[in-house]
Amino acid sequence: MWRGGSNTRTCKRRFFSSPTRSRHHRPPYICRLHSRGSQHLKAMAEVDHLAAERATARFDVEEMKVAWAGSRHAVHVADRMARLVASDPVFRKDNRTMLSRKELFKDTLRKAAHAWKRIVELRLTEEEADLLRQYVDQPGYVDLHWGMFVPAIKGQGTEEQQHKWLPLAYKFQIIGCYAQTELGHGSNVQGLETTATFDPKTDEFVIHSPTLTSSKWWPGGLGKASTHAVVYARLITEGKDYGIHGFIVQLRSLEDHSPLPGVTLGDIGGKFGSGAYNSMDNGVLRFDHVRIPRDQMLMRLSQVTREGKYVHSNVPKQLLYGTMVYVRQSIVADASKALSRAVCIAVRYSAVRKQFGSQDGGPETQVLNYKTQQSRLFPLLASAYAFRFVGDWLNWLYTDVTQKLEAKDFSTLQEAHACTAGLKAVTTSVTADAIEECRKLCGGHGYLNSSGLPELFAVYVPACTYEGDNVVLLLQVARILMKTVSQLASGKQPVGTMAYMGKVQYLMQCKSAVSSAEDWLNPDAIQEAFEARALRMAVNCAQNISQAASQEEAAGFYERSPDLLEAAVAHIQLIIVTKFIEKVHQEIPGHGVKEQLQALCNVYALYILHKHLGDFLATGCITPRQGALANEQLGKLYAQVRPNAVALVDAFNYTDHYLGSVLGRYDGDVYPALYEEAWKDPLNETVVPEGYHEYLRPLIKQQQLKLSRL
Ligand SMILES: CCCCCCCCCC/C=C\CCC/C=C/C(=O)SCCNC(=O)CCNC(=O)[C@H](O)C(C)(C)COP(=O)(O)OP(=O)(O)OC[C@H]1O[C@@H](n2cnc3c(N)ncnc32)[C@H](O)[C@@H]1OP(=O)(O)O
Ligand SMILES: Cc1cc2nc3c(=O)[nH]c(=O)nc-3n(C[C@H](O)[C@H](O)[C@H](O)COP(=O)(O)OP(=O)(O)OC[C@H]3O[C@@H](n4cnc5c(N)ncnc54)[C@H](O)[C@@H]3O)c2cc1C
Repeated sequence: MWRGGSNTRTCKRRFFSSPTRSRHHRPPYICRLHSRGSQHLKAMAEVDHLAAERATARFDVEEMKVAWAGSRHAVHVADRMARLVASDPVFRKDNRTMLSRKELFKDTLRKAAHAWKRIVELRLTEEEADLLRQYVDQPGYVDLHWGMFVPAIKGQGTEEQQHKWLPLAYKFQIIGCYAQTELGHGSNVQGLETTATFDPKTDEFVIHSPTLTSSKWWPGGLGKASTHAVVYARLITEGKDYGIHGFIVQLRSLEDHSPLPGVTLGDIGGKFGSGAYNSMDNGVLRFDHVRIPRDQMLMRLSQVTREGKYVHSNVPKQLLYGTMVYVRQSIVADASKALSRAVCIAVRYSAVRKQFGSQDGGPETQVLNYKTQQSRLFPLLASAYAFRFVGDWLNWLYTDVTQKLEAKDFSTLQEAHACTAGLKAVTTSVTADAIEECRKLCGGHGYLNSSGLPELFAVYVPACTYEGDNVVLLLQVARILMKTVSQLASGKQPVGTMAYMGKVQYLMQCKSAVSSAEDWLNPDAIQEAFEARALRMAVNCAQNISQAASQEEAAGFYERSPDLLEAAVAHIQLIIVTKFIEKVHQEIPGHGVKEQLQALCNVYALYILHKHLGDFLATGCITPRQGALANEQLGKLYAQVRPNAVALVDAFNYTDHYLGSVLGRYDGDVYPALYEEAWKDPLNETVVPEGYHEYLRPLIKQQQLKLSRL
């Protein structure tokens, strides 16, 4: 009966109805846990398996938390919001990878509604509300509502339009998304096909999807949740196509959520990974001559008059792309969050995990002590800090540019575009690769969903594509670099992050003075090598493009685009290194904090130098011997980081809930957690699996029969 009976009865039921038998079948560790109950679990949680690691730290972790978060206030608010989320059962997420798509989506709606309820009940500030949503940690329509719909109206709507639409959005009386990408075009915004044709008879725009490829495709929140969208379409008036403009379009009824006449929409289907970005309803949308009032064209940058006349304000057309610039800068800030989560998991687990080295019966070696583990992991730890600081700087730049734009000063628009596009591309590519590397650094257990790493990778990796494919964005940076190089001859001094190019005479011929490994600890030596490498790569590209005299410049650019990509990466890496060096030069309070950041800054810079040694050598910035010295110094720095590694990830101040990883637990009590987690899998709900009677039993019986006949 037990073995052959119903296989749908759950273990839980059996355990309660037949304790003796169930104990026999239940894995021994689980029995122990259950019999001792929560007291035992509590006692276990009090054991800190990483205490010895924490004791070796040579700096004040609490002060490092401040350096990481930006201020004492930021640490305090983040702490409060993280705990609020972690202690609320509605925000549970450990079962997420086991939910079906429908369950996951409903769970996302529930969490978003509950988060909003808490925000209102507790009267949270905007800062607190943003953090609360971050710690809920489940992509959903609210990201696009707050992250793109509202900013698009703020950036491109007139005062009047903002006055009308923003209060509705702020109170969730409408839910909005950002509908730009189409089935046929994403990267090439100018190639979008949706039309918005002005009809002067009715004072309306007619929004239409003329082809299959003009179907909006990908917008997050569009598939099932949004009532409205900012739709990007070609504006046609008086028979002329004026290119892409934004329009506020209602999609669904505010009464019963059904699509409005002429609107066809739905979800585009399952995406990479279990759980992960599948909580988001990325959607498809088609319009069949849908009419909207003229005043729903976002008219801050250009207008259409009652008579149908097109008027463009005296501002650069690229301001239309402002929402993308805003989101790109926030994506850079998010990169350090995703990367630091992965690194936190891998560092803690590497300190717990032991392999080999106990031939004489002594303790085995912590895998964190292997030099190979350190050389793979510590550069990622350093990158997390580097991205954090460059993200802060980019946020400052964005705010500065926005203020200048308000004052009709457009001089820094190009700088903002180059920095947001380039940093978005480099930080997301590195982070996506680093999450996967952290999975490998955790060995087999890293491949389990309960490690948190597969889901983190799956949810993060589209950041390399959305908000601008990384290659397309780096080519934008390269174009600006080529423009800057070509202007050098005319004596025009580059500014902002391109200012170093003004030192062209010096940087094209300088030789590094480094003669010992320690010399690489000098920030000036690092800065010079990175500047010379970036400039020489850019100048080489420019020369190669112009030498192809038979070709048009655009054709030369196209031909040389793989090299241009590398030149753009070199320029962006220089920015990251520079901003890290500048950060370390500042006053940083707390025992040992500055020293640790100094060490991480050097790890970051010398790791990049080592990894891209070919660039540095090929451009003659350093000699092979100097390259070897950099590598030697890197090894010494890893040894310096080693005793501080666990404390350096503790400084991220992540709760176990936010980390969502049995391997990254604060207490390091990894094995019982792994063991317990396994039994939560739906496959373990029954001892005998579903399908046994259909497929396994007949197979086994058939073979037994065959054998008995022999
Ligand atoms: C994982 C959990 C997530 C939760 C985290 C929450 C964080 C934030 C909330 C929401 C975020 C995440 C969810 C994802 C949402 C994703 C949304 C999207 O993907 S929206 C769609 C994005 N689409 C793109 O990015 C398209 C990319 N393409 C372009 O930007 C353009 O087509 C471009 C730039 C490639 C080419 O444009 P165009 O053809 O018009 O121009 P040119 O190349 O000829 O350039 C002309 C001229 O303009 C300058 N330029 C270009 N862009 C800009 C700009 N943005 N700003 C300023 N100037 C710009 C360019 O340099 C040229 O200058 P010139 O002097 O003439 O040479
Ligand atoms: C998870 C997710 C969420 C998204 N959310 C939204 C959203 O909310 N709203 C929205 O409007 N859109 C959204 N998008 C769409 C996203 O912005 C686009 O997918 C992105 O801009 C890339 O465009 P594409 O898909 O057209 O790629 P493509 O341009 O077709 O890229 C395909 C390949 O071609 C290469 N390529 C393209 N052009 C060039 C070039 N000029 N030179 C060299 N190589 C080139 C690319 O590098 C890439 O390798 C989302 C996408 C994803 C994956």
